Amino acid sequence: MTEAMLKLESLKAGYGPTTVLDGLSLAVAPGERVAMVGRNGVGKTTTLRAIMGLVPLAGGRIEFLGEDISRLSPHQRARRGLGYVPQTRDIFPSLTVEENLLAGLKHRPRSAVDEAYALFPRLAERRRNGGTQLSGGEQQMLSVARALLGRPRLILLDEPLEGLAPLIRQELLNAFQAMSRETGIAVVIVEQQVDEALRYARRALVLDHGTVVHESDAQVLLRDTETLDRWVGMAVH
Ligand SMILES: Nc1ncnc2c1ncn2[C@@H]1O[C@H](COP(=O)(O)OP(=O)(O)OP(=O)(O)O)[C@@H](O)[C@H]1O
Repeated sequence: MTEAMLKLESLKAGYGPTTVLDGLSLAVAPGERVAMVGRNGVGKTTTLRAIMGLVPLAGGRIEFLGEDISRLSPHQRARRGLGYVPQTRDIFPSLTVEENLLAGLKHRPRSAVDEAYALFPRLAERRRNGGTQLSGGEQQMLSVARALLGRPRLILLDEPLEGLAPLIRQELLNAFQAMSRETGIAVVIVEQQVDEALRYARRALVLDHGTVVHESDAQVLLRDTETLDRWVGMAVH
């Protein structure tokens, strides 16, 4: 792998007395697409939250672009170039699509909103619709588009396909492909839709009990039914 942009070294974290991340280490290279999979409750979301500084570390270290960011606030990490789209979809329901995007602009020029529309044409069609009038897939697109406005170098996507119909999932994945192609951004995607995430990603990490138990090329894991059965517990199509 070329020099990593993100390095997690022996992370320990949890909630109260419960240890969730138990010596977790991983690295992500610039522009890389990494799928993180594993059974429910193994610590995938907690890993993303630890990267963003939303879960305090009990041990270990996080390095991003050569800097130790372990003690930085979530806001400072975002300013360093980390983007995060939580499972809950991060939009203002009372605002329209366009207002949501404008609110996410901060110091970026307005043309950044047009770039978002180019990536997600469906959002352009819905620009005057309120957040509550959007389908689940459109809300997810808006949530990702908002995160991209901050021009992150690496984006963390937590189950972006959850609860979406197959056609919408495909539309979203197509937009993610375009995002990867056009921005060169690195992506870490956590997904229960394992086959779709593996087809999108280049490399796969399998988590169990708060640590990485398997790592391989994503297309290789897609065909490795033994490893998938053992650690992910689901067949892929
Ligand atoms: N806020 C919290 N307080 C206490 N325990 C929590 C909290 N959030 C998560 N947990 C517990 O931590 C463990 C890991 O959760 P996490 O959400 O990181 O797993 P996950 O691999 O993302 O699972 P899923 O696929 O179900 O989202 C689980 O046992 C979960 O119940």
